[in-house]
Amino acid sequence: MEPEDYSRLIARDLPASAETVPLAEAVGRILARDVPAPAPIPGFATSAMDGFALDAPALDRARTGEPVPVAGDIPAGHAPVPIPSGCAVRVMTGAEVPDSAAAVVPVELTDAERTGVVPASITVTGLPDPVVPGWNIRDVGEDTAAGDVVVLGGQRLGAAGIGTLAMLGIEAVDVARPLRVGLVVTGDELQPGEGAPRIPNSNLPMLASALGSHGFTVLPATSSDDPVEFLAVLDDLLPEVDLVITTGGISAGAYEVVRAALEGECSEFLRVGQRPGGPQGHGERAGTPLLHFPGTPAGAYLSFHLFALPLLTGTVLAQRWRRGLYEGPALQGHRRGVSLVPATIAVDGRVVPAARARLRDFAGADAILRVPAAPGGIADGDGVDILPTGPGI
Ligand SMILES: Nc1nc2c(c(=O)[nH]1)N[C@H]1C(S)=C(S)[C@@H](COP(=O)(O)OP(=O)(O)OC[C@H]3O[C@@H](n4cnc5c(N)ncnc54)[C@H](O)[C@@H]3O)O[C@H]1N2
Ligand code: MOO
Repeated sequence: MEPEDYSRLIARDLPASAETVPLAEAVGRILARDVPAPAPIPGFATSAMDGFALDAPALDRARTGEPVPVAGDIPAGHAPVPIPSGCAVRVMTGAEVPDSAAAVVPVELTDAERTGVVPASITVTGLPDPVVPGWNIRDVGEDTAAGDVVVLGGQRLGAAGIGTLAMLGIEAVDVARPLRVGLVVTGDELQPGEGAPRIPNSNLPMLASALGSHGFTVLPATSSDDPVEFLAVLDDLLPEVDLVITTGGISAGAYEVVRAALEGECSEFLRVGQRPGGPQGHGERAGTPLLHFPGTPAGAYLSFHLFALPLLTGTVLAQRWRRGLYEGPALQGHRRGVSLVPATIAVDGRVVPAARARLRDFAGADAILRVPAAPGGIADGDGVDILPTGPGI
């Protein structure tokens, strides 16, 4: 089975619910629903230029080269003053223009100083002919009408989205509650103890960081290779989480704890046509979906990007590949499936492979390169599929 097929096989909807957060805390969160503009932008007719607002008779007068009297001054953020018929008022960019203004003439087209006191009158040269009605005036709702959907539900809120909502005076938004992921890392070799060969537990901090950096809430746990202990740890987590990921204990040995505890009951185990990370499992217990990753750290890392992240974001792997241009030695496809190779995206956009596929090689990479199975392969200059992993993830 290709990794894309496996991703499709495990795809399912995870429970969605919303919470309201202040805008200042909403960056990176997924909007729970469309947000319509509660008010128009701009909310009042606004000058788009520093200059002078003229009514229609004043514009006619200005075209003849006669001086136009200036009746007042409207800095941005100040109340508008009315325009007496045939007159101008000075306006600044962003100021509210009076109702009777026909256009704003930029200061550059007048004989006025750009700064200082308001002149008693101005003469205007270089007026366009005709002056379009409302020239240099941004009408109410010209940018956004009240009711326009300004950000879409399901979108991740970035800085421009935060700014857009702030522009509308919105101070809090409904965002998706972060999914809660239980992480059960298995292996006697990870348990504290004297005398027996132990190794540091790398999968737990690695996967907890990967999940956390994507905004998921992680409930971490470890278990020995005792199936009774494993089931107790798992069952403790289930009521608290939307998904459980386990690592280790799924291959062909004598002490495969995850397999021993769940195979035939809740989960099935199979080999996906990929290296590394071929052994995989998935299932459901008490209504909560389960993903079983291999224990090898590079396999667990790849499983996160290929299978967990699509599932958690409501996508499938096939939609997530991007195209790149390969630069490197010819890589032969492996007979047992797709090879997944750490790669760097160079400044010119070319995709450069690492020499090996250890976890430390993924640590220095920013994408996963997909090499098709034999008889396929890739060569210098080929278009290739890559999965960007995000900065440092
Ligand atoms: N007879 C066979 N043996 C194996 C096969 C096979 O097909 N036949 N497949 C190999 C492949 S490929 C993989 S991948 C692994 C998958 O093994 P498990 O998922 O059962 O994982 P474990 O045996 O528990 O651990 C594998 C390896 O990773 C180390 N490990 C586990 N957890 C952690 C952790 N949290 N932090 C750091 N290192 C960890 C563990 O010590 C083992 O060295 O099976 C192969 N065998
Ligand atoms: O699939 Mo295993 O992860 O090759 O080592």
